[in-house]
Amino acid sequence: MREKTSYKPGLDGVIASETQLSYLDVEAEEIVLRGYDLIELAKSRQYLDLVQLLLQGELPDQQERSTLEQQLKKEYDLPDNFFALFHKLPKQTHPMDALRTGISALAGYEQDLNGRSEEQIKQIALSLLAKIPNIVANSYHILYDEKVIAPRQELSYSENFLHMITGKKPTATEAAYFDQSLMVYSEHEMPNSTFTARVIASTNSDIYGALTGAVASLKGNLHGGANEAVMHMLLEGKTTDGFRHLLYEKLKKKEKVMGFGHRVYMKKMDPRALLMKEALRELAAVKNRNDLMEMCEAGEQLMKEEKGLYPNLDYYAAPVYYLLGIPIDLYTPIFFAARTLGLCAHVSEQYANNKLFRPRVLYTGPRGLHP
Ligand SMILES: CC(=O)SCCNC(=O)CCNC(=O)[C@H](O)C(C)(C)COP(=O)(O)OP(=O)(O)OC[C@H]1O[C@@H](n2cnc3c(N)ncnc32)[C@H](O)[C@@H]1OP(=O)(O)O
Ligand SMILES: O=C([O-])CC(=O)C(=O)O
Repeated sequence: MREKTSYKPGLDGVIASETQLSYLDVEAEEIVLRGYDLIELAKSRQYLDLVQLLLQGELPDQQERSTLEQQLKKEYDLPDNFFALFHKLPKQTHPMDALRTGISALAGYEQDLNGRSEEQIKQIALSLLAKIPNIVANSYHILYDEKVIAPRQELSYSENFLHMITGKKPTATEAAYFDQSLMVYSEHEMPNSTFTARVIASTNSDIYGALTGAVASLKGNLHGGANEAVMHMLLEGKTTDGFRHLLYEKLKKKEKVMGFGHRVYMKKMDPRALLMKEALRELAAVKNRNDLMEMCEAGEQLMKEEKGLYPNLDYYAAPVYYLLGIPIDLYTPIFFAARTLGLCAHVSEQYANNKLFRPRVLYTGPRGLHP
């Protein structure tokens, strides 16, 4: 009986870990990142500032940010002949699976695979933050028989990431919203992928393995995969009326509507979605796509009225990426690239204060059988 009362399906509401990295304070409507409000940071800072904050503990000044950027730029290149790996993959491979393969393969090149100190993990984290955008963009280009786009040293970190994806130098507005999207995707307490990474790290396995597992977790459409699903839904709907009709049909069939609901914020709007909604409003105006904004708002309204459900980050990040000219198959890999930051910080924290994850079960099978 005691076991029954302590069992929470999906570990709903269960505290899995102590952390100094982040906390979702639903009452205060604040995503706390090392004491700062993520939304305030995303409005006033840059992704690289969050890198320093999460890996080092403090926000950088301009000089420190520029030193960090130089460090990352030195690590952009992948090992020789690394892209051969992606040429060998079947063409229908999803970019998330290519990314998973790529991160796993990087372990073989690591000189310090057994390093578990904070400093060693920070160095690997910086290398991953430098290389993962290259893997994301170029594994996609290879799978689609397009030319590889080399990193450009003269562009900022996020301008370069977006350039490697689209092949075009982004405008200042495009680069700013892309950077903001990386910030809001960077860290979010204990989602399934972070839990996965910490569970793997807790066996004292290496960080590449922990992140490889996290890619698989993030791919699912109940988690990161929802951003791609949202865009497919918007395109299928075509118009505001078409989109409304599509959502009604899904609800009638008791299907889940991607981009809505959240384990933690279920009855409130995800604060990150609100920020991406504003980004969409501005990008839609610049790109003459107010129709897309209208469709999204109509969907938001309908889901609130019909189900009392609110958008999560993926709902508004998807159309933002669409207007930035990003191929839909890359939305979840980009989410992962941004989340590499939070994941590395969590893995480091796990190593620093490790306890093997090994929960128990509520056994509901038979007993007393004999062969
Ligand atoms: C950045 C991110 O990763 S955010 C998450 C992205 N994922 C999505 O957008 C997928 C769609 N959303 C969902 O599936 C869910 O809201 C989740 C997985 C995010 C959270 O799920 P849980 O906390 O496990 O809640 P659960 O799925 O049990 O939902 C509770 C109730 O709300 C309903 N519900 C929740 N989300 C949705 C949705 N998107 N569409 C329709 N109904 C929904 C469920 O059907 C369920 O109803 P019931 O009690 O009548 O059966
Ligand atoms: O917190 C979660 O469960 C999912 C999520 O929004 C994220 O990982 O950003």
